[in-house]
Amino acid sequence: MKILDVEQIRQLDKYTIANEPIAPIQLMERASQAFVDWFRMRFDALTPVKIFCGLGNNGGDGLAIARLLIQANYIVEVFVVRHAPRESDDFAHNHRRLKLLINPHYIEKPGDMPTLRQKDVVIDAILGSGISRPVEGIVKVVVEAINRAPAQVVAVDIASGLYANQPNQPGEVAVQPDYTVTFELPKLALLLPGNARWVGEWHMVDIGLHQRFIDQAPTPFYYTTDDEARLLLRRRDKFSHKGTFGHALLLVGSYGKMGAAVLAARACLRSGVGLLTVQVPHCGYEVLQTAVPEAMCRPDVNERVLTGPSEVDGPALADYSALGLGPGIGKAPETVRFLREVMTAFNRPMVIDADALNLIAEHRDLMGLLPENSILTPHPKEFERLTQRWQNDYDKLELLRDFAQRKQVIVVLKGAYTAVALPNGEVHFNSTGNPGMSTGGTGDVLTGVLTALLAQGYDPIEAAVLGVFAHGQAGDVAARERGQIGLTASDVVDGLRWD
Ligand SMILES: NC(=O)C1=CN([C@@H]2O[C@H](COP(=O)(O)OP(=O)(O)OC[C@H]3O[C@@H](n4cnc5c(N)ncnc54)[C@H](O)[C@@H]3O)[C@@H](O)[C@H]2O)[C@H](O)CC1
Ligand SMILES: [K+]
Repeated sequence: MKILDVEQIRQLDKYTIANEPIAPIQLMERASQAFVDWFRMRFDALTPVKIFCGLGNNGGDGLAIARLLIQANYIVEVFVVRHAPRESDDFAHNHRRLKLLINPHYIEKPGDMPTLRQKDVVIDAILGSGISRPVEGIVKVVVEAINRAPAQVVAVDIASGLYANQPNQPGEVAVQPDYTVTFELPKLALLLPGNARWVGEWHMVDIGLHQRFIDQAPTPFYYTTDDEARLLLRRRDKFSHKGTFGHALLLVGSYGKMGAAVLAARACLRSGVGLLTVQVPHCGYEVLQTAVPEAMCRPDVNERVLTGPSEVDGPALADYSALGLGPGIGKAPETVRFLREVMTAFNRPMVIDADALNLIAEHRDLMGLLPENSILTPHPKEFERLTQRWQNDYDKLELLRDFAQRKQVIVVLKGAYTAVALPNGEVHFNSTGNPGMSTGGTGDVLTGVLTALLAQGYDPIEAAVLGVFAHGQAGDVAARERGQIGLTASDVVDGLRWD
């Protein structure tokens, strides 16, 4: 699903009005009805509702929502924040209609702000995607009062004061909602970690904007939906055999970090690889053979770290279908040498994680050996080591896009809404996963998943988008069974489902 910027959303609005065709006021009605449908599922008619409206179209939505909720027997009070001399046409229209039902209150000075109680639910329709400057004056007073209040808050489209696709400056104020109900498409701001308190839990509601415009609109930003991920998944042929699904090699683990090897290996097997060989330092041999009997093991001649040679024969490096390296390998000089050998010998896309990323950051010559379309899976700190410190989330996104394009690799920047940056400049934000996954070992699981998909012959871009989605979904399955707090990386492995 595409993520469009504010200007594109404005154009999309116009296009829908001209080509559906539909009157602007009807489009506002449809958006408001969609909001109300969501609201009624969440809050019953006994909930005292206080709606704060600005004078633009977001405020117009608020007025229409008020009317629709009153018609559904909710007890609604409306507060119009008079922040500008002019009101939009559709605001004015809905204002007239609402006044036939109730008398709105008007807020012009701080003393006009009502007291909000815990049982109230505030609907924030002061400013939407149309903001063009920081919140000040009476709007700021109202926003700050809403944020101080014990009431629950639901933002219409986007929290008032939050920019949809550009950074807010430090010190700027915006509503801190419990929920954001956004229209039609996700906005970039909703997906960025620094905005969490201005977003809350967000939901998307369909308001029937014109698909033809969306299909044609250029954007580098996408949000991976369930349906899109499902389309990437390949079905298994009845006559397939283990050779069909590739032979993966994982280079993982070191003394004290053999768990990373086990987790990556188990995840790889649970993600459909045909055959798996795991090369671990010698001390990991029994661990691996015991914990993961399905995998073949190549113990390194070195007791504690990976160095390359093994007493156990296996295919030449270049003959494996896919390689995954990094989890738990440490940063020993012998391992750096081995990494250099591996990256020289194997010139197809590989999965690179954890210490392998740190080693690349420390030994810049390794960067030049990255095979095109390799998948790098840094968390933010690892990404910073590969690049530089950033000012804000938007700055970070540009660094991410630039890195993926310059190095012609796929970068999976892990976090909430993991961002998958592609060599063509696109960024695909993931929609699955939960905070329970912020625990040791879940990254190792992802390496196993991605390596398995590459081994099965998935295109690296599809492997990255699908693998990240499936990994998050596995975390969601695990969280449903165990809750988020007690969730472990092993639970994520067990949560993997591919149907
Ligand atoms: N396509 C859709 O998703 C639809 C969205 N709708 C709703 O319309 C708003 C956007 O409305 P718009 O009139 O463009 O802007 P706002 O209501 O957000 O802002 C109004 C107005 O306020 C002025 N302004 C800008 N910044 C500030 C500020 N910091 N303080 C005070 N005033 C400010 C400026 O003149 C703005 O134009 C969208 O979010 C949806 O809620 C439609 O209802 C249906 C289709
Ligand atoms: K709003």
